[in-house]
Amino acid sequence: MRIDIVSIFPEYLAALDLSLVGKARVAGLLDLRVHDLRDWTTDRHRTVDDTPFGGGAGMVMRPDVWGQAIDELTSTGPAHLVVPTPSGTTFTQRTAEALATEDQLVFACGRYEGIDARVAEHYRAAGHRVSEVSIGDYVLNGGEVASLVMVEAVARLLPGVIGNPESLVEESHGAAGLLEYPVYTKPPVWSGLEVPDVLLSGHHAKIRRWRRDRALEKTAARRPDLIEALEVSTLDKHDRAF
Ligand SMILES: Nc1ccc2ncsc2c1
Repeated sequence: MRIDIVSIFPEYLAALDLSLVGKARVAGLLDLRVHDLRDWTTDRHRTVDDTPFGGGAGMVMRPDVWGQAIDELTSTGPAHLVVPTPSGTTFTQRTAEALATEDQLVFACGRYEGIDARVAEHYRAAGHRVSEVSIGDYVLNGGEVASLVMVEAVARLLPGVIGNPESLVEESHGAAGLLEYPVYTKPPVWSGLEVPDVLLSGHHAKIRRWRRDRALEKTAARRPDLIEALEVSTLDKHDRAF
């Protein structure tokens, strides 16, 4: 997969040189390129914004500069344009799973009051998939942090990036559709608190059952909406009695 991220603060994306995503890039599992939007400006001040039509506070990012950038970056084949925005649809694990199937993603990081609406409109009309996506209901200064979140969520789903793909199933919001069970490691007693006996029993069936019960319990308590969304077919008779 190729991922392009365009921003006026490309250094904000330096975290993608590190850890899991950084290793995937070095291993050739992910072709990730970060770009400075100002590289597509033509004036001496490298201007990327202007005042909003209709008035109002702040500045809007110009469609012509974005158009030059996105045209160049999508010139080699079908690309999915992802526009992080607080007014977008909510990003979930399902979104990450869908994006992870694409050949190329182009993240357009907006700043100021956002990107001229004609950019998304133009690329939809040109036949590109365009997703305007929010990572949540709070205030950020731009799309860079959201792009970091989404790129990490997508990259870890790519083949070979996570050492043990089985772990993707039991993570919160993973394939099991539940929040993850509590985890423990050495020492067996810490701060007067003991590890649940079942985890020391070596009885793998009981351990699996205990973990499933704790995941159901935590999900029911914190995210009843996820319980509602569970496919009944994925529940066994013990779950139903739970
Ligand atoms: N303020 C804000 C909130 C959510 C969000 N998601 C993607 S960009 C963005 C910006």
